[in-house]
Amino acid sequence: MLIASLVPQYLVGVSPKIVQVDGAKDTVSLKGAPARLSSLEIRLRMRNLPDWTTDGESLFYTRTFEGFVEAVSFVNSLVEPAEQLGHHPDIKINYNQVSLQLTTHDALGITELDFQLASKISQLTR
Ligand SMILES: C[C@H](O)[C@H](O)[C@H]1CNC2=NC(N)=NC(=O)C2=N1
Repeated sequence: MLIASLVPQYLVGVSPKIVQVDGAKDTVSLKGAPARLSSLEIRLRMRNLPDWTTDGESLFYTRTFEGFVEAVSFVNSLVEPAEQLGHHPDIKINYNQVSLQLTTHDALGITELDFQLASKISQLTR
């Protein structure tokens, strides 16, 4: 039985049937989600994503365009890779600037899916 204080607030009360605890890695995630990556695995993978940053929980990306039309057009181009992977960025548009945040909500952290989608996004034509 997990001591309530050890479980993140947002998981307190969530059915233990779907909460997965990894004592060795001291992590908590939702069952069936892809495995969260360790901070070392994240650091190593970030080397292949020079135009992304991370806070350990999400990946971040910002791109500035000529204007609003080009910014929205870029956001539309995210649909295909996101739907193909079944994985979706959080998106903010400020006029001609698009900011993306990637995390695996089901795993409560960063997984391989985040890096796969980030890589595809970085390759989208400028
Ligand atoms: C059922 C559906 O595939 C899941 O809810 C997907 C949808 N897109 C997703 N996108 C992201 N970023 N994280 C998820 O956990 C996630 N889950």
